[in-house]
Amino acid sequence: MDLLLEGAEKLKLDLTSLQRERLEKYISEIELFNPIYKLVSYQDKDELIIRHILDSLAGVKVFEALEGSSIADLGTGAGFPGVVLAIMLDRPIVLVERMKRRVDFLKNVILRCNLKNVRIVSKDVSEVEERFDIVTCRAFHPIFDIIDDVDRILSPNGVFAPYKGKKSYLYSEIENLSNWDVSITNLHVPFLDEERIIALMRKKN
Ligand SMILES: C[S@@+](CC[C@H](N)C(=O)[O-])C[C@H]1O[C@@H](n2cnc3c(N)ncnc32)[C@H](O)[C@@H]1O
Repeated sequence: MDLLLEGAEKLKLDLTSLQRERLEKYISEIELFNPIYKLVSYQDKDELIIRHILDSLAGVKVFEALEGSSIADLGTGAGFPGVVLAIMLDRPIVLVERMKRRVDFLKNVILRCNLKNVRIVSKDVSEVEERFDIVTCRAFHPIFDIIDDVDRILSPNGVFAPYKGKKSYLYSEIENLSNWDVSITNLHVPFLDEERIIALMRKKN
């Protein structure tokens, strides 16, 4: 069985044929453009699937369980996790990215994968004005640097759900944020023996 399908199965995600087709198309667009656009780092296709696609897919069930509709992915880069979430979830997803060549790539992916639930905001996060029920990010700035912007663009009772590596890194990034409640979900990325979590952060009333 191929790595994507086996990985999805390990994550207990039952991919529809459309989701599978779109994920495969997304992977082939990255492989096509990465050598020129330098979008994301990987050595070979297996690593692209494991470290980026499956890593993003590992959070899907956490998002499925969250209330709220709109999701913003800050600093989405080549579309992680935002494009993967858009393929998997029937919810409006906004990709925030300030670098033009990555935005150009994302526009192409939206067209090629025929994603109707995705919009790109090609701005610096500090310039974003709308609000979202859920804000996520992966491999973005440390939480203490972005929390004021996140707070500004989260709906009342919204959730900040950053993908993170080691718990210890998360703790060092939130140690001075006493006005946020934080819970942690462990993620198990198939074929990757590394610690991964999603933090769920809600501002205290
Ligand atoms: C390290 S990459 C991570 C990309 C992707 N989230 C991933 O996990 O592969 C960080 C991305 O955030 C973008 N970025 C950094 N600071 C930003 C800001 N303040 N506003 C918008 N985009 C930003 C960069 O251009 C880059 O594409």
